[in-house]
Amino acid sequence: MANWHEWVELLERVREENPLVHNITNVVVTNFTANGLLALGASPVMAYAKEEVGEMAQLAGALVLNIGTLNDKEVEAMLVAGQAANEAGVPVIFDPVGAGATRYRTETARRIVGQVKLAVIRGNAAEIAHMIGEAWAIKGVDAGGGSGDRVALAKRAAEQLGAVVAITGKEDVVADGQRTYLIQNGHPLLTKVTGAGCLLTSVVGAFAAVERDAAAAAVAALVYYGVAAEQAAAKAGERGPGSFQTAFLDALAYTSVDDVKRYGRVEQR
Ligand SMILES: Nc1ncnc2c1ncn2[C@@H]1O[C@H](COP(=O)(O)OP(=O)(O)O)[C@@H](O)[C@H]1O
Ligand SMILES: Cc1ncsc1CCOP(=O)(O)O
Ligand SMILES: [Mg+2]
Repeated sequence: MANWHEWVELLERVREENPLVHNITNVVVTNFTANGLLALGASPVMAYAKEEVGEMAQLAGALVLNIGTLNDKEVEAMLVAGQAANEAGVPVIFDPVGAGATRYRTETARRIVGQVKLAVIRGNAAEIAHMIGEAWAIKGVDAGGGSGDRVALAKRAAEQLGAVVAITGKEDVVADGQRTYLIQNGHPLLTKVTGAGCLLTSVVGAFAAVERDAAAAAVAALVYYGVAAEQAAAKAGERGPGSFQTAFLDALAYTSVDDVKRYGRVEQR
């Protein structure tokens, strides 16, 4: 597949194939993530026990690892699940929530990258910078007010980490070492809903489950997600974050391939 207009068709493929997405995620966003995947047309499952994660990961179309509320037991399960997914050729998507905020998070994120072959790493600029040992302002799980060349950062990270890297924020960047894309959709209200980034990582998982070109899957997922947010904001944005969250779940269900082609703003860099 060559251009992003064709990649957008993956949305239809997700809805037809209804892929199982196995998430080992954080306690804050679990319910929102499951509901968002259902609204999209994918099939979520959360499973955490090390006794079952390998089996579940091998049944799934994609595995999503998220260290938002990590502890040693969960990290061990993530490594077991990740390695089982790798053996079965199931794509693994990683959200390094809060990498850089504490040493434990940074070290764990690097341990996962070292021991599991990742298809896509999705995070904000601060998390991605800290994964490759670069300085960037961070505030808990949010990117701080740091500034820098995010396109160049995504390229460096993709090369050093050996995965497709998606850096999100006001503008999103997807890089795979050869190709780089900029996506200019989204809405500031997404920053007022906890788990908007985490759900996006799982949505990337759903797209990666139906497409082996992980950069194509990531671009398609990000532009779809940004357009859905714009549609939700137009309907309910003025009422505030609570109404927006509900409208956004609705928009994930009704946003069509045609909507994404019409309103998507993607350019290759
Ligand atoms: N200022 C903004 N304007 C528009 N969209 C945004 C803005 N900030 C974040 N987004 C969107 O919110 C979603 C989550 O991204 P982000 O906030 O970077 O993740 P995280 O919550 O992990 O820090 C992405 O779709 C991104 O494009
Ligand atoms: C608030 C919080 N604290 C630990 S995980 C988490 C959720 C972060 O979700 P997102 O990165 O999608 O905003
Ligand atoms: Mg996040």
